[in-house]
Amino acid sequence: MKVDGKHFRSIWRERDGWSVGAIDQRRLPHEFVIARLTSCEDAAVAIRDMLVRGAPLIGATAAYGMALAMREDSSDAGLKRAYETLVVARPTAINLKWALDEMRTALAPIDPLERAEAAYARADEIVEQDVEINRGIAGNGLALIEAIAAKKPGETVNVLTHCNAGWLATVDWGTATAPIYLAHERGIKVHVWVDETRPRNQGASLTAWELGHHGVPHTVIPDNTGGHLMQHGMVDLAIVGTDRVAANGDVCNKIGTYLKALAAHDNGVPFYVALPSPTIDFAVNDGIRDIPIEQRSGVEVTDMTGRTADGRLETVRIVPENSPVANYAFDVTPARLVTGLITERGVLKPDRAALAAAFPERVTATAK
Ligand SMILES: CSC[C@@H](O)[C@@H](O)C(=O)COP(=O)(O)O
Repeated sequence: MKVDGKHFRSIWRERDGWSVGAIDQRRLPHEFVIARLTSCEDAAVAIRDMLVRGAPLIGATAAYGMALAMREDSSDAGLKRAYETLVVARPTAINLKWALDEMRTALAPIDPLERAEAAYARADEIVEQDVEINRGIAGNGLALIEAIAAKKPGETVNVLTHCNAGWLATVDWGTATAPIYLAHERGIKVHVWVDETRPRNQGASLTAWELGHHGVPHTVIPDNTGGHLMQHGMVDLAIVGTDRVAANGDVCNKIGTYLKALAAHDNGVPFYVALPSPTIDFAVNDGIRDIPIEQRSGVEVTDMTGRTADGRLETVRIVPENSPVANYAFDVTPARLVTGLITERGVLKPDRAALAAAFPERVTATAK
């Protein structure tokens, strides 16, 4: 999508043909910095330190990480080592493992001498596929926004979103934001309530940044505001992204998503989850019980970084020195609170039958 009128993706192959460029998301919204990844280790660190983040982008970065690894050592041992290095970079988004499995399936059967070239080709495909999938999500989600717009002619459609499931979290378009961008492009009046998303503030720092640069009207709200807005009819629908959808339709996403789903349910606000099919994990039958929840450093809770009035970037502590903190990065919203799953193959009921009917090839692949 657009940054100062210029089209950007979140990740790309650099002009040299082998190194990988990515927007350093740790620096946004204050600085727009491009990072260059030149090794498998660079890719692993980028994922772990959240230079890149968001489930689909984590997968894309891992795919390029495998390609970078194949330049270094394309032997069977090198392939195994690269897989093992990358797969543990973050635990919750299943797209990481999905992309690595895709890469390994493509590379394992071929001559090590051919692996580097094949790895770049497969990684490029994964990246292009992500863009195509998100275009599909855009079209399918647009119908939901159009239906609401038709019921209130001339008025603005208000969408609430949590965390960043925008183009920065994918290769382009985003998942939750894809229908919003398309609606905006089609001239539908749309406004986004952006949850700030403590502790890392992906909403305030990233979603607001990308919507602003693309010209989409939005308002950043403290995380606790959504329920109040819903009670007062100020939210027409919620659309969030996800890091992993279990076979039973349970949805894992950024911490706080569950509370938004509860508030939406209580107020009759439709609560949709937008996802690309690689985010479905048919190997997990019960999301609440079985999806691993990342626990991150307490520093993300105790400290905040921002720009001072005189333009300096500063980090300050906001918690008493001796208070323990907890930092669960994700939670699981049970399927019963989800109105529908917006996928590239349509808007699905959040249950096993609907997911399996729409993506039978994924069920088969998981069973292998
Ligand atoms: C399309 S991205 C969906 C999710 O990955 C997103 O909502 C999210 O929770 C991101 O978490 P993050 O910890 O920033 O990687």
